[in-house]
Amino acid sequence: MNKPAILALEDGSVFHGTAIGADGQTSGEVVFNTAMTGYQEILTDPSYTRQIVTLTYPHIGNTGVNAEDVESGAIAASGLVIRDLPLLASSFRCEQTLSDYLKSQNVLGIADIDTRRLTRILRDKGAQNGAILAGSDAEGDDAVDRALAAARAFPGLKGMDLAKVVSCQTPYEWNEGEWTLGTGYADVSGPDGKAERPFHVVAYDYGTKRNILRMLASRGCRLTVVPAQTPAAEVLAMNPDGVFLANGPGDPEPCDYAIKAIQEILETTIPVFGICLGHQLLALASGARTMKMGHGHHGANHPVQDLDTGKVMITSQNHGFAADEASLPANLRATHRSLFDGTLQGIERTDRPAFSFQGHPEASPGPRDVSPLFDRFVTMMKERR
Ligand SMILES: NC(=O)CC[C@H](N)C(=O)O
Repeated sequence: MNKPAILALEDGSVFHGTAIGADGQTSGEVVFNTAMTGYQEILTDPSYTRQIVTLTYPHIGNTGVNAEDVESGAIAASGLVIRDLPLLASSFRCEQTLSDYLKSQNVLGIADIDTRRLTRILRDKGAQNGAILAGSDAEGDDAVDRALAAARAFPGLKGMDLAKVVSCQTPYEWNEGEWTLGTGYADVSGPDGKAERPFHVVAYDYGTKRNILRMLASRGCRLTVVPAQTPAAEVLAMNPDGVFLANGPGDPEPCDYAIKAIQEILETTIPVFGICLGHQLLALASGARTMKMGHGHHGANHPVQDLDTGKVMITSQNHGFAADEASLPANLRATHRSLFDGTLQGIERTDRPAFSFQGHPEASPGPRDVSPLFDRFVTMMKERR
């Protein structure tokens, strides 16, 4: 039997639908993602912590879920909002239905929602704080009032430091390379890991997606992943060939520990590469400002221009904050811009081997047009030797 669910937004909008995940209540910032595939990667992307995601593609769950397509150990999003959950999940890799997956991880989901209407609200008014009530929580005359109160009680992501919350607690090595059909993920630990992977990269984990680590590992990097609050001195003592700054949830501005550590690392000549939150933190550490966007960028179809070559790439995106191009100091150069809204998408230091990208070159899900940035980082490490 279908169980009821309610989605409420801080602006007063209320949507009635069907519960497809766990029962109970959840709140977060509601954002829309325009990717047509990759719901499992999106749900497990730690950057979605404290966000409720609605997918604009109408049929979600068709291929079920499997143990491989995860970007972290568990679902990170606070909830899922979709139009239509198909009755049948089918794929040669399907191990579980989306609905069972949500329930098994105690995550709320709501289906049968007019996601076009919802997305238009988010597009016009900006990301909204919201809440989902599901199952018996969504029953009773006061259910709508309770949903609205829960939506309005969410404090919003501005000023929220979540990188240190989702980061790993202790350092670890990463030995998994990219996925291929038939063999799955490559084990790159190898008989002689050092010869095959000549570059030691220390990756700051602000909420990293696994595919970033896999793409670095497949390009000859031995990876040590360290907690977000690891002091620069500890990282430098590991004698890395390069330092990577990961993606992650929340507002970059309150991450003072990360900004300080990056500034200390930038005093050396070690190559630095940042993605998404890592990009925003590199900007802040270099003296630029960041700001909260309206509805942000979440999808796998975003055109971004390389300002040096004029080339346009279709990219994967997931961010609600951005580095402000108008605030770039003299030693920071804009390298990429969004063709959707003109916002800054890439920067590089003119005085250091350091650069970063706002979107997701690791895709997962999405196109791989920007994957040459991983090769650029490896080239920088090679040149420094
Ligand atoms: N994917 C990310 O790293 C997101 C960065 C940051 N939390 C933002 O929303 O802009």
